[in-house]
Amino acid sequence: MLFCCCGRMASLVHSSALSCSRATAALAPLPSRGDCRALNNGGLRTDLGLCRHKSNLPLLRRTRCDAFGNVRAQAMSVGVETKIASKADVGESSLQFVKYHGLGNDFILVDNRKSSTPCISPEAAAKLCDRNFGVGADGVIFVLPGINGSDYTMRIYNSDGSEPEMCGNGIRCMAKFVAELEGITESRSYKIDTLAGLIVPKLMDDGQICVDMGTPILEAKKIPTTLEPTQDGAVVKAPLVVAGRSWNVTCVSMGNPHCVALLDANEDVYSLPLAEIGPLFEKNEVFPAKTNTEFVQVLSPSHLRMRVWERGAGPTLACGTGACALVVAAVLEGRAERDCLVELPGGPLQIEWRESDNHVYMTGPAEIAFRGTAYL
Ligand SMILES: N[C@@H](CCC[C@H](N)C(=O)O)C(=O)O
Repeated sequence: MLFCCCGRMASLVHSSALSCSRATAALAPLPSRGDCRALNNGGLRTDLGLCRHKSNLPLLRRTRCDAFGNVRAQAMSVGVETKIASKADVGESSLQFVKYHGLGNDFILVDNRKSSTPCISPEAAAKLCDRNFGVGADGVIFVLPGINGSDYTMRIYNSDGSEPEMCGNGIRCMAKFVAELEGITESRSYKIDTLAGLIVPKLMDDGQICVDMGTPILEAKKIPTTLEPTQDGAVVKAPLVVAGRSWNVTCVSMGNPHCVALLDANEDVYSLPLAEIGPLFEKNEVFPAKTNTEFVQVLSPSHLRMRVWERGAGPTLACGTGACALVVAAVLEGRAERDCLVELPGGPLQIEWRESDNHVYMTGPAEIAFRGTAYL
């Protein structure tokens, strides 16, 4: 897998067709091909892991094109100029993508509007998500044609290639991506079909996206969890022993499963050994479809702080469905109000579980990082 990137990652990489041709004369000679030979990555070829030289040189500062359209880039520290392979070098199929993130939860967005099947396999998606040998992301999102009266369909693969039903930060990114594809700049909403049903993100005038995330699912079997319900069929503050500690957990599905552990008020959520306990929750036998897990500190009834271990992706900087699930859980446990600021490692989300329609509303940002082409 080879790739080049250009666009708005201005501080790291900047390139465009125009600036590429203008820059040609100033370029130093290319190094011999052996200097940036492709690494073999399980069947896919990887050249310069997102502009990172295979010898672990720092990220490249600048990308320019030579007269033949090949992209070259300069390493930051030592001024070594390296060539990023072009499609012509490899003769393999290419994938155009745009990288977005929602509070650091990052995704490779693919325009898949010509087909109702994702254009790459889960295995290829996992390789693209690899942060050393690929583009690097928490998941790959495909924009497919709409079905059932929706504008578009969203499909997503986690970074391990598994397919979740929904992704909160991802759908905000998808809304921005779709607006860009359509050339829309004004505020509007989209009806997006997902494996979790219809979800409606709305682009706001201030650049944020407010998403109607639908109704939370509380019935144990539908989450799914085999934990015994404690409150009207819901699993609220149920004891669960993991890593030798007894936790009180509340289980909520936002289309995808979440296990929420609200901590005692004086316990610092950042003191938890997330990498150790996260996988033990994710693969616990009481969660037959595995689970995402949120650890939560209640700073006040309207201010919650969370860390997340995601199913199929591990620790991420933010999880939109997780933030929604934990507000529902905190309300059910009587520890929070229905409208809360949720502080995630990557930044804040505003979450409201509205009493009038039982829907959860999530408001937050989505930002473009860069555009690129991957050669598969
Ligand atoms: N980060 C996402 C959730 C992505 C899916 C999750 N890993 C799962 O397997 O359910 C979000 O923002 O909601």
